[in-house]
Amino acid sequence: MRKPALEFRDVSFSYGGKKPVLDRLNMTIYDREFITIVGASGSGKSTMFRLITGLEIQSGGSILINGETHENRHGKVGYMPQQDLLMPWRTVMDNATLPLELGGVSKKEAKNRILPLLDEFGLSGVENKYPAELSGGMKQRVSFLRSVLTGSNVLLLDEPFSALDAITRLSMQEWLLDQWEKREKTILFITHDVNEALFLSDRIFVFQDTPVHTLQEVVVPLGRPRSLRNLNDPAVLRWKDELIEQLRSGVPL
Ligand SMILES: Nc1ncnc2c1ncn2[C@@H]1O[C@H](COP(=O)(O)OP(=O)(O)OP(=O)(O)O)[C@@H](O)[C@H]1O
Repeated sequence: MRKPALEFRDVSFSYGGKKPVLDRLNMTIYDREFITIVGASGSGKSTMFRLITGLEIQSGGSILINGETHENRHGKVGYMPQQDLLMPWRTVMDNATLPLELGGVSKKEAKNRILPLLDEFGLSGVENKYPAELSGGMKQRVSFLRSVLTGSNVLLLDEPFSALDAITRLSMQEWLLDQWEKREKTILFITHDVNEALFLSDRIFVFQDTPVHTLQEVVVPLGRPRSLRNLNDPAVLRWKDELIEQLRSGVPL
């Protein structure tokens, strides 16, 4: 039986006394799934991530990570926010060691754990550079490395590739799928790009109503491994048009 990695049970949330963002939302994401979340700006996607990471606390219901609720969810999942949070005054290596050091690992031990990963993350030879000296794709790979180093099986990626040029973005998507498979992670990925959602994910969750009470769910009709060429299959193209239309009109799928 598939094991749930993340569950929302009747979760409600509003910022201060404002209009609710989530209203008794239920959701289950299974171990090693790749889920993308799409929806209009302001519909509550990043808020969902802030709730999962414990940056915000739900006003009702419960959030389970690997089957357990936690008094304090900080550090229980890996989180890559929209803006890379690399510290400009720290080198790539010193940025990468940060989550381990915060978890009580010595700097020397942290470096020893990171060194063998640099090659796979396309960062060999740049470990002593500062973030300002890196390309956009490299910065995102350092951020991703940091979220992987939290050690959690659940990773939340909030529009990680939106600032990249089209070619870099495509190669980062392929690279991410490789990493997801190799590292056996469960990924939640926010995007505004329907092609990206179709290429990457097993299921797409569409945020439509505000407050979000139910998620419209789309099972992506593509097997794995997949290639970008699969997105040009006539059946997928028809399907994509329909998805875009639904997103525009806000009509339930
Ligand atoms: N810190 C905050 N304080 C008060 N309201 C907030 C805060 N952050 C977000 N909101 C409000 O909560 C709602 C959901 O915002 P959220 O950032 O989750 O949307 P989103 O779907 O991630 O949008 P985008 O696609 O533009 O990133 C919006 O109405 C927003 O104005």
